[in-house]
Amino acid sequence: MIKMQDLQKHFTVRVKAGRLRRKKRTVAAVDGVNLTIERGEMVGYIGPNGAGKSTTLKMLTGVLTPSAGEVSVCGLAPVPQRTKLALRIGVVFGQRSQLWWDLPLHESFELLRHIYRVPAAEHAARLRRCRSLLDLDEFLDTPVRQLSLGQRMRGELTAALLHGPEVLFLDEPTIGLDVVSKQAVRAFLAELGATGDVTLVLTTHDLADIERLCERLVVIDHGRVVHDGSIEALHARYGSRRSLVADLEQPLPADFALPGTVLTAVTANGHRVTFSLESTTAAAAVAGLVAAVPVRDLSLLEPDIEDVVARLYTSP
Ligand SMILES: Nc1ncnc2c1ncn2[C@@H]1O[C@H](COP(=O)(O)OP(=O)(O)OP(=O)(O)O)[C@@H](O)[C@H]1O
Repeated sequence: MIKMQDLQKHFTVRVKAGRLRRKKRTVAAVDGVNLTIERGEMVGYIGPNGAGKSTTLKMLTGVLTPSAGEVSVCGLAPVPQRTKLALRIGVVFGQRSQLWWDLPLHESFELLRHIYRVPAAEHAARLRRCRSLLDLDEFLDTPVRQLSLGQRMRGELTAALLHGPEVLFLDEPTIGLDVVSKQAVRAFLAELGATGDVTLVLTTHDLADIERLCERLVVIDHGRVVHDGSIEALHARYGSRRSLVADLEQPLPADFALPGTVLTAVTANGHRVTFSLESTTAAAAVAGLVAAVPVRDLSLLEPDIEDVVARLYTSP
């Protein structure tokens, strides 16, 4: 569905070299990306600021011409076949709108139907589904400029889907949304992905989007892919551990050791302790702890994806 072979995009920028002089410098925004994405996959494309995510998406959607390498989406070359491609992809760029600012939302949808020449029945069926899943009815008659960010985002998603695209590209789809709107957008995308009809490529800084939606995670840094695999594979690679948090009746004895664990935190005057489970099961650690000290409460924490990704971004 999507193929990138040694894909590159270089920008020439002018940088200061003395008081008046400027010299040219080349920025390798995307520096040899190789990826194949199959039909129906939901792929999270993440990386630190300036890593090259938006530049990649722009090349995939035909906005930018690659400097080198090959790219194809739905079997088409994005820039030369941009018009054909537009009929087969949907694009939601969090910062940019595809809606008509002064028109009520439903009129934008109607205009899009004509632009994409979608048969009326198909358009109506897709709109009906989006209206119910994204709760659009309350603001269908409101001009787009009066919509809240969360409402507009739900409108943008609908606009991107009304022509029945095979691939949906989303650049920061939940940026700036409140918790409820984020959940609504994620639930909608999860449902869309579950149908297996739409391939989804998503960039985000909100890792909860990835955890909720993507089985595959591609991490890019300095224009290069540094991880491609599942979230579990990322945890395995970085040796993420689950943690056991215990609230104790009294602090641990000074020489206490729990086999197979490392004590990583002691808080609340010694009454709350956290052990990282290095080479033991949660059951064995709990049994060992309960046998040694009176325990008031216990909880088990899964490894935090934010921590793993932060380590990945900062590793040399
Ligand atoms: N039009 C341009 N001209 C010059 N440099 C550019 C241009 N667009 C992007 N860049 C540079 O290319 C690099 C990658 O930018 P890009 O916007 O793809 O990053 P990103 O991963 O999307 O970042 P963010 O998470 O901040 O949105 C950055 O160093 C950026 O400054």
